[in-house]
Amino acid sequence: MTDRLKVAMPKGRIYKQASKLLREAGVPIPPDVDDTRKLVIPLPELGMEFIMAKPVDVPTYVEYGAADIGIVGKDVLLEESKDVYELLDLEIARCRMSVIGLPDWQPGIHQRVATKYPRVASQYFREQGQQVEVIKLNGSIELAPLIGLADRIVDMVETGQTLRENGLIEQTRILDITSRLIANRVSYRMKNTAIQELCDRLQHVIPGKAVQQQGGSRA
Ligand SMILES: Nc1ncnc2c1ncn2[C@@H]1O[C@H](COP(=O)(O)OP(=O)(O)OP(=O)(O)O)[C@@H](O)[C@H]1O
Ligand SMILES: O=P(O)(O)OC[C@H]1O[C@H](OP(=O)(O)OP(=O)(O)O)[C@H](O)[C@@H]1O
Repeated sequence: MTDRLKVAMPKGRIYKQASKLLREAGVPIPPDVDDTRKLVIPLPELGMEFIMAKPVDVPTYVEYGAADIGIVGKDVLLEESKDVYELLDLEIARCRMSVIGLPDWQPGIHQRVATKYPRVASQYFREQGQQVEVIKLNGSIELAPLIGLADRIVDMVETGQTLRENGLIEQTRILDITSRLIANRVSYRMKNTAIQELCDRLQHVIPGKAVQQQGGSRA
């Protein structure tokens, strides 16, 4: 285990807000990191190494210890159900997970729901006592009810623009989503000083009220 803190950074829409928050917390990420195509970025001056990962894979890198800590959406954390510590709610990349359908949707006998989040969706409908067939898709989820693949979808809503442009209605908000700081269980003990220092710095700059669940919860 190197002393350097290996950080799984999500590429894509979370990166921008995560890197801004880290900079505000006094981690001066060099500007060229924002546009690089490099996947492993040593940052010896920060005592860190960034691993640029696809968001859905961040919990996997952290669970296996390929990264000590990582930043990931709560949606992915719930869906992937990995054995990691959830340290901080960073209160960034805010959106919600909702049940969505066409305005004329009627409950039928055999209901199909398309989603990127089959585990979370199945659990939700089970809890509601609704029997549905859940179909896993990987993107453009809003297509499913428009072309008859599914009656409804479970997907992320942020501005609502995608729903409006496709004539869909948000029926029920299931979960409010933000990004979280997670840690590998062994790294959390072995690199506790560095991880704790980063958490302290982040807590001072997290927008809104931070929820701290250190040293305990399974994500
Ligand atoms: N409008 C939004 N739509 C989807 N996810 C959002 C939105 N706003 C914030 N998020 C957060 O961002 C994460 C998704 O980021 P991003 O779209 O970069 O990844 P992705 O779904 O793997 O992308 P892609 O597969 O399209 O490359 C989600 O896990 C969620 O926590
Ligand atoms: O409420 P809005 O601001 O419109 O954001 C929500 C949309 O953004 C995401 O899609 P994304 O752009 O990631 O495309 P994808 O579904 O193909 O991954 C999400 O799956 C919704 O479709």
